[in-house]
Amino acid sequence: MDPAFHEALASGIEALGLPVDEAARALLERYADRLLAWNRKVNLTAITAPAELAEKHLVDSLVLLPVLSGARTLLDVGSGAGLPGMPLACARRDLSVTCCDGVAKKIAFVKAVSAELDLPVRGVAVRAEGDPEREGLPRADAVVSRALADPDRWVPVGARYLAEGGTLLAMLGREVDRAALEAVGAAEGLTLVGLDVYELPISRAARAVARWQRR
Ligand SMILES: C[S@@+](CC[C@H](N)C(=O)[O-])C[C@H]1O[C@@H](n2cnc3c(N)ncnc32)[C@H](O)[C@@H]1O
Repeated sequence: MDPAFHEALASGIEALGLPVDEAARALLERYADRLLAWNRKVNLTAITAPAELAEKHLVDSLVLLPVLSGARTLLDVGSGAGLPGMPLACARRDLSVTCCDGVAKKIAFVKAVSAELDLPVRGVAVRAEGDPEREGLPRADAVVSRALADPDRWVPVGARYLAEGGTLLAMLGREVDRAALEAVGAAEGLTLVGLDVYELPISRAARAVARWQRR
């Protein structure tokens, strides 16, 4: 992999103080390598420059590590190429991750690379509409979407997959209004327990992570 990939990954991890060991970094590099290789045949990502991929896909996914410290199961809805679920599984091999997406070829990538890297990730090719039993999706300690839908559409769907005491997360690429996030949560019996607004360390791209829990 390009040295710029390693520099961007290392500086992003360091700048954000993320708990990512050497074994995880090796897995992240292999995941990125497979993502770029598959992307030549299957459209998985528009980001193909190694350093940008390290920051905008890997570091941006790993940002969730601190808030997932107590979780044992994660459901990633609309995961595409496994983002954020697969980078998180590289760093947390004790986390049981389910990635779901409505596009079968994206889940084919998730399944193949999880098997190749021996990651604790299951891929399910289904559209999540909020009926866990019909869709064969688990309820999870943490349910996340990244770049899937506006919170007013995501929260009612994602809330149905929460295990008792679980946390619903939305990874958003733009500024968000706290009052609106509180209101969409309240309509589903959820309380907004966190809104982390930050910049990615190299590009300075704005990001936000909203977290809700059941009242
Ligand atoms: C913009 S992409 C984001 C992919 C990935 N989360 C990321 O951050 O790169 C949105 C993905 O959500 C999937 N998707 C949209 N609606 C969905 C639904 N209801 N259930 C499952 N997947 C869905 C699409 O197929 C697409 O792969």
